[in-house]
Amino acid sequence: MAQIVFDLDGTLIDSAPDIRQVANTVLEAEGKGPVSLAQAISFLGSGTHVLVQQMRDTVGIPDSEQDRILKAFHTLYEGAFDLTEPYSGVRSALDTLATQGHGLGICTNKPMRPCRAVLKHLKLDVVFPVVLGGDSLPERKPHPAPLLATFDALGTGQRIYVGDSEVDAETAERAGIPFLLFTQGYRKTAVEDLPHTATFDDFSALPDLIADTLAAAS
Ligand SMILES: O=C(O)COP(=O)(O)O
Ligand SMILES: [Mg+2]
Repeated sequence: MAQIVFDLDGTLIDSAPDIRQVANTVLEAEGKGPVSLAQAISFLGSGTHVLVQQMRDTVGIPDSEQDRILKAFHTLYEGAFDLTEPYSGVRSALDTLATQGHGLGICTNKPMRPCRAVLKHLKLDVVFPVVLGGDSLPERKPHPAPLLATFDALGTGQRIYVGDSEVDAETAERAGIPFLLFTQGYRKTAVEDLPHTATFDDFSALPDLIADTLAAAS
């Protein structure tokens, strides 16, 4: 039995279409935009402060507007889940891992309110006893503190982190935790340039990959 922690956006759920829609609603009110899906994806990974900063830079809204635009973004973000789906095979992989007795957690840079809302909407909230968001601690990924705090809250045992991005790879490396890279998420860097223990491109392969990773590490 081990503790498995997951990243959220680009790993368990394909949330970029909703995030793009929030961005474009906020930008429309400013007479700016729209941004493309690829642009929205490029803003993701480091939390909403960075997302809004990059979104503003893209359309030419000055830094002095950061707090106001971030607030507008947060107001809409909590209700933005209609276009979001778990990646194929996620539910069944999570069921298998839970049945095998593993503890399951989430460590995301998404703020807790939209995080809780989308998990509830997708009925994934019951699967994860521990969830840490980008505003749960003073530090955010790639600082190792949120990831280590998520594992500490889950309990003892072997640890594995599953994520999709540069931020996740760096977080796992700094925390000294084996990292499984989901290659179909929002990564911008070539797989070979990211530190990882193993990769997978389909969640149906994850339970066996986790079993192999645990066996190799023990
Ligand atoms: O909100 C973000 O920027 C990214 O969220 P994630 O950490 O779940 O990928
Ligand atoms: Mg991610």
